[in-house]
This record gives sequence, structure tokens and C-alpha cells, in this order.
Amino acid sequence: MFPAGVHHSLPLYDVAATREIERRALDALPPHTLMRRAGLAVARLALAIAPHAQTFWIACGAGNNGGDGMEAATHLRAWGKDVVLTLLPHTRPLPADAQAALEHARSCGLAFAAAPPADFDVAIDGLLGIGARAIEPESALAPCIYALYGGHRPVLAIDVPSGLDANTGSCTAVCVRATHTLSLLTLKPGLFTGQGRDHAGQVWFDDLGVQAAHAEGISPCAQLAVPMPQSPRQHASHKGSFGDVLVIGGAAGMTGAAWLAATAALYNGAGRVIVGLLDPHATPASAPLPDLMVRPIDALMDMATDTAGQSATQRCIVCGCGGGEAIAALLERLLCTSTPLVLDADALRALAVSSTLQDAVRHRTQCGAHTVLTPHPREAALLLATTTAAVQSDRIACANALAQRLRCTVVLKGSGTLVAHPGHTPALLAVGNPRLAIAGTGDVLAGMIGARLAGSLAPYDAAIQAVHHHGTTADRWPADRPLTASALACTAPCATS
Ligand SMILES: NC(=O)C1=CN([C@@H]2O[C@H](COP(=O)(O)OP(=O)(O)OC[C@H]3O[C@@H](n4cnc5c(N)ncnc54)[C@H](OP(=O)(O)O)[C@@H]3O)[C@@H](O)[C@H]2O)[C@@H](O)CC1
Ligand SMILES: Nc1ncnc2c1ncn2[C@@H]1O[C@H](COP(=O)(O)OP(=O)(O)O)[C@@H](O)[C@H]1O
Ligand SMILES: [K+]
Repeated sequence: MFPAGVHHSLPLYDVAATREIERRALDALPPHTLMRRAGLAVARLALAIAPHAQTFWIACGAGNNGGDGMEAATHLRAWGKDVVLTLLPHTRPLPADAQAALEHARSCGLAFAAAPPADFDVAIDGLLGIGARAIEPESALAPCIYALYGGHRPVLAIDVPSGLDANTGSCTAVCVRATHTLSLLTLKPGLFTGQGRDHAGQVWFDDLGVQAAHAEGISPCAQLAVPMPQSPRQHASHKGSFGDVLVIGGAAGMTGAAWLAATAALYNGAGRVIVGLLDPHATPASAPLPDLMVRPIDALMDMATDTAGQSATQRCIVCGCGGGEAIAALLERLLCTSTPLVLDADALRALAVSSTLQDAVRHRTQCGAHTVLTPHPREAALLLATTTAAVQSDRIACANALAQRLRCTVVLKGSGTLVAHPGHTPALLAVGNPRLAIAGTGDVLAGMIGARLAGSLAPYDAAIQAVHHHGTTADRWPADRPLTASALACTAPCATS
């Protein structure tokens, strides 16, 4: 058992895959072994979370998730704790494993209380796991879930917080908000994206000793990703070794977006950063750093589309940050180059309304050129001709769909950012926090990706590395220091990743 998050790259399995792994393990092991292991793991974690707690309320549903809770109860009781067990009313018999757990609990002297305890130190949510259907607000489950909130006391969810969709991270209006979740057998993607991180709290994982042996041939639906370590720079290198980032954006009133992307590219290791602003009144003197080179937009476009000059130095173009409507007119030319492109913000909005530009993105890939799109959910919805709510209701599917449709790398931003790329398992990064929900942090991410592409990283790896740096920097940001996009832009990966 260990905490899952930013330190390990781990496969994420959806409910169908988990069921298959469970079926294989159940076939291979003596009856009730898995549930006994699950119960012990839950009890151990509950005790570790609150070593001095005395009263544990374990709320059990009428499925195997409740069975895990009953097995946990036997251990907590054996360790001298006061255990209050409740069982939801049910009309059908319990499944065989849960029935065996119930009989085991009774044989240990445990009985079911008619109602939740008036007070408790730790609550354990064994109401619903991967067998959950959407909870109706008037369901008999609802009062139990409200009681589980229990003020500021720890709530440990078994496998999945009840009410959270284990596949997608979306939840119904009534959903357990746990402080900790112990994911059993497999790690489920819904714990790390959409509303999952708010409802799951700190996620722990126990594979019950079976995943590696029984997951063979079963594909994960995503990978909880951590980037490969960065290799040190060669001594025998020069600024051309690390590539040029060309930033095109910054229309009138939005020049800050281009400066943020450019600054982030600079701090993230680009050899040179050259900015072309769409604001005709902006002057080179307005650059926030003397290290940034500024060119008139026409000159920069000539440079960006000059294939002859490209051979000596690797380049990347970051396009769209604060680009306004003017960016649409430039996109067609930029998409014709073989230079790696990061398209953000206004470039994505232009792409969404033009099938010609979308064809050009697909064509680039056929020619071996890299394109990375960095939509937030609203921009992804425009590109997929759907609603933001639909994107958020299944972020993995939408990131995949967009990557497939446009045949390029897609970074779907937000809580639990996804990196999708045709032919790769989508990467899910459980880093970052709501302090990033401020204007400009997306421009910073675009610059961070651009620097890595200019440094010749493959787009999938560049995106994972940049999202990881962006998110972990925010996670480590001192609580008493304001996090701003410009401060985030000025963070170097070697200091934080
Ligand atoms: N087998 C084993 O050894 C192992 C099993 N494991 C554990 O099993 C869990 C999966 O168990 P599961 O398949 O029994 O489903 P579970 O999540 O308990 O829910 C089913 C029950 O809830 C009910 N119900 C559903 N939605 C509802 C709603 N909205 N409102 C009201 N009722 C609702 C549903 O009713 P029904 O749909 O039948 O009417 C049924 O009674 C998994 O998450 C893990 O914890 C692991 O530890 C590994 C070892
Ligand atoms: N609640 C959150 N949790 C984690 N990351 C977040 C959260 N809110 C925003 N972010 C991150 O902050 C960035 C915001 O990007 P975006 O919405 O494009 O901002 P802007 O367009 O103002 O630059 C993204 O990288 C996103 O993943
Ligand atoms: K649960």
C-alpha cells in the first residue's frame, strides 16, 4: 500500500478492465481471499490516518464494497477500537463475498446499528464502489452520505468515494467527499481528474497482491504519469543547441499573454526566444526582460515560415497567446511549415471554426511535423463541437477524441490535466491546484511546452514534462507567497522538478 500521485508512473484501469482483473484473481485464489486482503488494507490505513481514534463508523452498502467495510471492521475491533457498523437497507441478497464478510463480522461479535452514531472519530465509506449507479437525490443513500461528511473528521473511502464515477471523475449532486481514498486492486482514473481530486482526497493504492499477475493483456485506459528525468546539458553546447522559440500573439490589450509564454520559454531552457506581437503599437522596449528579442510580426512570420533557415537550429512556434482575431489570418501559413507548433487560446478558437485549418493540422502530422494543442475545457468543447459540461463529464474520452480527430498531441487542461497523443496511452497528471486558476497560467504552460519542443523532445514527452513542472511548481509554492502567472513563468525546471 502506498500513496499514489506525483512520484510513481502507474497504470489506470477503468471499471471494465478492473472487473476482468478481479475475475482472474478470484478464479486463482481461495474463496474470499481478496476481500479479506481488502478489509485488512482498509483497517490498516484507517489506523494510520488516525492512530489515536477510538470510534470508527463504517457505513456499508449492500454490495462487495460494503463487504470490504465489514472485513475492515473485524480488524479494527480486534485492535481494541469501537466499531459502529451500519448496513443500507436492501431487497436482494448480498453477493457471496459480502455475505461471507457479514458472517465473519457477526462471528467476531459485531452487530449492525440501526442508525449512524451520534459521534465518531473516523468514518469509512463502504457504501458504493465500482458497482455504483448514479445516486438520485431522494435515494436512501443520501442521508447516509450527508452524515459521512462528519465535520472535520477523516473520511476514508473504500475503493471510490460513493457517488463518484470511477471512470470519468464526474459525480452526482450527492457524493462522498473523502479525505482519503484507498483504491483497491487497480487505480481508477476518476480519482485523479474532473471532480475526482476534490472528492477522493489523498489517494492510496493497494493492488491486493494480484494486479501484476492478472493484468497481462489488459490495457490501461490512462497512465498516471511522471516525466522521465531530464538529462544534463552537454558541456560542449551553445545557444543553438537548445533551440529557438518563436512566440506569435499579443494583440492590443493582450500583449501580456505573449510575454508570459515567452518568459516561460526562456526560463525553461530555450536557447533564444523571439517574440512577434500583433499589437501594432507595441515596441521592443515593452519587453519585460532584455533577454527577449522582439521583431515586427511580418519579419517574425517570414522567419517562422523560412524553411531554408531552419536546418541549423531546432525551432518551435508558440502561437495564439493573446492573439485575438488576427491570429486566424496567420495560422494557415504557420501550419504549412514543418516547425513544431504549440497552439493555444485564440489559435484554438480559430482552428475550431475552420475545417481548412483542421485539415492542415492533420496534413502536418502526415508530413511528420508536430502540433500540440493546449485547450482548456471550453476550448476543447469548441473544437469538438460540444459543450464544456460534456467535456468535463468524460475528460479522458474527449482528450482522446480530439487527438484522434486532429491527429496531434492534445493537452486538456484543468484539474487532472491529460496529455493525449495518437498511439499512446493518455497520460494523466495529478499535479497542480486551484491556485493555478488565474489568468495567464495557460500562456505560461504553452511557453514551457514550446521550450521543450525547441529542445527536440517528442511532443508527448514535452507536454508531460511541462505539465508536471507547471503543476508541481504550483504545488510547492509557499502558502504565504502569492502565485501569479508571471512568477510561475520565471521558474526553472532544474530547481523544482
Ligand atoms: N469481490 C471481491 O472479492 C472484491 C471486491 N472488491 C470491492 O467490491 C466493490 C465492487 O462491488 P460490487 O460489484 O458488489 O458493487 P458495489 O460498488 O458494492 O455496489 C453494488 C451495490 O450497490 C447498489 N447500488 C449501486 N448504485 C446504487 C445507487 N445509486 N443507489 C442505491 N444502490 C445502489 C447495488 O444495487 P443494485 O444495482 O444491485 O440494485 C448493489 O447492491 C469494489 O469497488 C471493491 O470495493 C474489491 O475489494 C476486491 C475484492
Ligand atoms: N483547479 C485547478 N487545478 C489544477 N490546475 C488548474 C486548475 N485551474 C487551472 N489550472 C491550470 O492552470 C492553467 C490555466 O490555463 P488557461 O485556462 O488556459 O488560462 P489562461 O488562458 O488565462 O492562460 C492550466 O494549465 C490548468 O490546467
Ligand atoms: K466507497
